[in-house]
This record gives sequence, C-alpha cells and structure tokens, in this order.
Amino acid sequence: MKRILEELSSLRGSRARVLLCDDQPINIRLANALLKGDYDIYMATSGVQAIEQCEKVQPDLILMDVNMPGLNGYETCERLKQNTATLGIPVIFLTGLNSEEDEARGFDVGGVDFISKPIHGTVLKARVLTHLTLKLQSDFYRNIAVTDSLTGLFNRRKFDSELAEKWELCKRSGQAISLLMIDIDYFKRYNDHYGHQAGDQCLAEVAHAIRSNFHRSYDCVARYGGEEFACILPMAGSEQAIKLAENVCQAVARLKLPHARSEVGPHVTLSIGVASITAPDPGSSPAGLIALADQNLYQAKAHGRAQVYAEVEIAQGTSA
Ligand SMILES: Nc1nc2c(ncn2[C@@H]2O[C@H](COP(=O)(O)OP(=O)(O)OP(=O)(O)O)[C@@H](O)[C@H]2O)c(=O)[nH]1
Repeated sequence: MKRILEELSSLRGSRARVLLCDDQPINIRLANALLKGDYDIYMATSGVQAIEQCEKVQPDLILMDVNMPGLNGYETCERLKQNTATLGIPVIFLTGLNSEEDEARGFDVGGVDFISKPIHGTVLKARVLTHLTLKLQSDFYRNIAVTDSLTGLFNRRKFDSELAEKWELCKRSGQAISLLMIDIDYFKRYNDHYGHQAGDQCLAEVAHAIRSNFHRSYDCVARYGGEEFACILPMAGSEQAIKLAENVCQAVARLKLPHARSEVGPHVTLSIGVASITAPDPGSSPAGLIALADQNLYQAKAHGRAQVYAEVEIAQGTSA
C-alpha cells in the first residue's frame, strides 16, 4: 500500500497533505509526530479554521475531532460536503466519543472512518495510509477521465459537461458567457510536410501556448477535436473574449513554429471564432453559442485565416 501511495504522490509531483483539526494542541502534536515523516501536515484548532485551510491547501485527508467549541466536527464535515471545492476531501473522525450512535452520525455527515481515542499509532497510520491511497487513486483516474493525453488540456467530454454547467450558472446569475473556437491553419499540410509525430509535437506546443493565456480558475480550455481547441469563458463579454482570442493568436505567433506549407506566413498560425452572449435566456441551451463560434471560425478561415472573427453577438431567444 505504501509503495502505491508513493507512486501516486510522485506522479502528481507532491506528497499527500493531511489536515489535523483538534481544539487541543496536545492531540495535534501527537498525531503530527506520528504522521509528519510521511506526509505534509497542516493544522487547525477550530472547525472554521479547518474550512479555511481546506480552501487554501486542499488537503487529501482530514483527521477531525468531534467535540470542539463553535462548529463541532460533525457540523464542520457537513459544511465541507456542501461545497463542491471541498466535498471530495475524506474526513476521518478522531474522537473521544465511542458509542455506536456517535460513529453512525460520523458516517451520516459524510465521514469515511471513525477512530476512538486513545490513539493507537500503528492503527492510525494504517488507516490514514489506506484512505490517502484511495483518495490519490480516485484523483488520478478522475484526471485521466477529463484530460486529453497529447496536450494535457481538458478533453471533449469535460468540455461538454463544463459548458452545460457554466451555461446554467450564467443563466441563473444573468451574466455573460463567451466561447472561443480555435483551429490551426493548414494543419493537414503541416502533417504532410513534417510528419505526424512533428504534428503531434506542434499540437502540444500550441495547446500549451493557448493555455498560458487563461488565469481564472473557472475558464475551461479544451481540445475540441483533432487540431481544434475550445475555450469557455464564463462571466466574460465579447470585448474581453476578443482580447483574449487576440492574445492567444499572439502567444502562438511568438512560438515561431516553422510552417513551410502555410499560405499565410512562414510560421504556424491560428484562426479563432468568438461567440458571446450577454445573458443566456431561461430555458435555453448552449447549442446556439457553439453554432455561432463555429460560424465565426468558418468566417475567420474564409477571410484569410490567421485572425480572430467575432461578428454578431448571439440574439436572445435563438440559443435554445
Ligand atoms: N499529428 C496529428 N494530426 C492530427 C491529429 N488530429 C487531427 N490531425 C490532423 O489535422 C488535420 C486537419 O486538417 P483539415 O481539417 O483539413 O484542416 P487544415 O489542414 O488545418 O485546413 P484549414 O483548417 O482550412 O486551415 C488532418 O490532416 C488530421 O489528420 C493529431 O492528434 N495529431
């Protein structure tokens, strides 16, 4: 089990993180002494502090006391499970309580395990190892399920679910949403001239350059198809989307990837179609946004490639 966890940690490039939450510093010190050799340890002495730490450091596991002033351990766990950013963090209750009801309540509120004090070092370490291994394994497979292996961007499946989710979010909050459809110019000729492997390398470099322009956590940059990429920009209107699209073109131009068979210049270039809607209609779907971005991408190609095309904001009522 230990070997598997070490492998998973090295694959993601960081040790597992454990948050210790207890109002009694002596208990924290005890658990810390047992675990600090194997994991990165974070500490909190109240439920509120634990929630703050979770948002900040995204621990892989929490050891949570139950009886604490203010929010108790059960309430803290319930709050963590209500927040999409923290609901995946497993919680082990580590408590002086030991009745069947107490234990059942721990599982009811979303805990994965329940350990009664006094702490037995070997048992605690074994349970922590088991839950951390499960957590890192599930992170690993979830990542694979949403990632395009060649470029490291989100894949088409993730794009579809993100667009549906962000569309609903913007609809509810009455905010703008934009979409960029990005296509590499004359990519068939690139493959024909430089070979498929060089084509793959080009796709990976272009993807990296595209990604480097997006810094908001809720933007989604995905590989949409072969040499096509798509970016979902929730809460961004057309002006912002056009600016970002232009930045993306410049970032790829700066790579100066030679393209001897392109008709628009000596280097690899992009065509981008931009679509924006100020606020999605109630009852609408994102199909209209995709169609408009596609149409504008087609126009960018028709107008000579190596450009951003963003004509017409989508009309309300046409997005269903
Ligand atoms: N190397 C490589 N090529 C790919 C991959 N996926 C798709 N392609 C190639 O991308 C090319 C896309 O060609 P087209 O759709 O004709 O577009 P284009 O040549 O870029 O022409 P315009 O879009 O009109 O500028 C095809 O030759 C595909 O084989 C991939 O994963 N790796």
